[in-house]
Amino acid sequence: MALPDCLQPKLFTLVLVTDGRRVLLGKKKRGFGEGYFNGFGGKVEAGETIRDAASRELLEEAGIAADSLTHRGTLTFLFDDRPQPWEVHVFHSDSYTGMPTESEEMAPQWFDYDSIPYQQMWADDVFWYPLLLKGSACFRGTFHFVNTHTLVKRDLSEVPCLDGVDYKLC
Ligand SMILES: CNc1ncnc2c1ncn2[C@@H]1O[C@H](COP(=O)(O)OP(=O)(O)OP(=O)(O)O)[C@@H](O)[C@H]1O
Repeated sequence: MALPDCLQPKLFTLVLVTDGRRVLLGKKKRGFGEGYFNGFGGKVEAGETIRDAASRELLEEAGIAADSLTHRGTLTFLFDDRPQPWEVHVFHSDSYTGMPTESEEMAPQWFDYDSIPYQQMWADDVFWYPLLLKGSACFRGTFHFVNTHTLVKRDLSEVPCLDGVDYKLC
């Protein structure tokens, strides 16, 4: 696919909620990644900050409000069949208010850390989830996909955390 001269990555959020031994995932009921288990998130909308977008998507998709969101990672996804790179900002929350509730987009379910259904998830997840779940490390990764779903190249490293990172989509 021919690339334009200049392009901006498309901004997304992804929130993982944990309770100390389990992580809350949702089975995507429609749209991109349908059938996969994933954290909760979506596109950052014009005028909102990535942190606001993360909170909004968590409430819309899982029915809960994060008490605090820690920015833990930045992932870039490159697809041979999509024109734009995706930049996904990953947040963690270990405390929330409300009851996880099924939405039109996601069906929430808790998984023990040692029973995460990686076979039914995006192929990058198995590499970076352990970094998020094992402690407080922050990470930066780039993952190349062909035919949307096949992971062919990856690069992942721990980086200093950007405490309080937040910016707005122009
Ligand atoms: C390729 N490897 C990947 N690995 C892990 N997670 C991935 C991912 N690729 C996309 N994601 C996440 O999937 C959600 C899609 O969001 P998506 O449903 O398209 O957005 P949004 O809710 O705004 O869409 P609607 O237009 O309302 O349907 C969003 O959290 C995004 O971070």
